[in-house]
Amino acid sequence: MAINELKSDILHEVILRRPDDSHKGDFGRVLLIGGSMQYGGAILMAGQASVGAGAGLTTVATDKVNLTALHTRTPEAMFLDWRDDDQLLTNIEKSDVIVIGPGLGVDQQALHLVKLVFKAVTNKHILVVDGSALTVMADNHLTFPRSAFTIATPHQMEWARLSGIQLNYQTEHQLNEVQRQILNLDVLVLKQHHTLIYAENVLHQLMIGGAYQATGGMGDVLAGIIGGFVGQFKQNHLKATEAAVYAHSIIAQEMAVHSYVVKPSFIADAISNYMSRIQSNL
Ligand SMILES: NC(=O)C1=CN([C@@H]2O[C@H](COP(=O)(O)OP(=O)(O)OC[C@H]3O[C@@H](n4cnc5c(N)ncnc54)[C@H](OP(=O)(O)O)[C@@H]3O)[C@@H](O)[C@H]2O)[C@@H](O)CC1
Ligand SMILES: Nc1ncnc2c1ncn2[C@@H]1O[C@H](COP(=O)(O)OP(=O)(O)O)[C@@H](O)[C@H]1O
Ligand SMILES: [Mg+2]
Repeated sequence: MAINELKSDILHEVILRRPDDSHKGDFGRVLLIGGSMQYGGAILMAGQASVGAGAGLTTVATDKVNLTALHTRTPEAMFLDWRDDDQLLTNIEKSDVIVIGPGLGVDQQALHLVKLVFKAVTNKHILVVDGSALTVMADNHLTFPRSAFTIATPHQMEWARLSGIQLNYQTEHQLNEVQRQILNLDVLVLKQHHTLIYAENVLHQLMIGGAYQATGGMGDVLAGIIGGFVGQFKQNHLKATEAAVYAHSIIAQEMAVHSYVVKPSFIADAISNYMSRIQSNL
């Protein structure tokens, strides 16, 4: 399989000027599900990133314990109690994008939510599966739903759990590609230093970014940015995902000029400013 470098052109291709005659409903209803008692920060960062990346409406379904923190940190986001199945189902129905996994945990409630979402999504949804949701799937031998357009964003250990391909074999690109197809994934974002993106007839590699990104929460923010991008840039879900992956790391790379470590939440805050620069061709 030939690998092609993911280049900055993707940003200019995807991030376009918004039409004047538009409203928030045009830019994606994104529902993010995650944030157990232990990992509340993960879903807060993902929610902040979804809002920052331009999702028209962002809702966060999480443990009640995170309500005040969510509203304090990101008042633009709406809250949903993740134990209220009826409200969740109503909200899934109204959403364009579901992001499940950041800080979800791996307990019974996490398993219940993964099953509920996988059953409820239809072919009008874009599903982004990250973090604990991937571990829950592997632990319980679940498969991705066939209905939705599905994007998974594992780090290498999450991919090993899910695909059975151990880390030292993950350099065999054909193996990853075959597993992507078997698992019914439309897009596989295999996160690492120089992240790889697998899709139908596509293998792209990100050649930017660095170890200043090796800090907890970095992937949670990426999941939120992907949610925001696929929700509003609707022409091509793969390209929107790739633009999100590129933007996430180029912002980190710029921040790293002055920061030894880049805080994920800073990227969530900076993304809108960066998108404005792209749109103005700066
Ligand atoms: N503030 C918050 O609330 C935060 C919440 N978070 C949430 O926590 C949940 C659990 O996610 P998680 O990734 O921390 O744990 P898990 O899936 O068990 O992986 C750990 C194991 O995998 C390995 N490993 C990891 N990366 C690897 C790589 N690239 N390549 C290879 N190996 C790698 C690692 O190896 P080791 O460190 O031992 O060398 C270890 O063995 C998830 O929902 C997430 O969203 C986090 O985002 C942090 C901030
Ligand atoms: N050394 C590195 N070089 C480039 N990117 C990195 C490096 N370390 C981590 N990253 C990036 O940071 C993110 C980490 O994601 P993940 O492991 O899911 O973090 P978390 O679950 O803590 O939010 C990925 O996008 C990954 O590519
Ligand atoms: Mg992660």
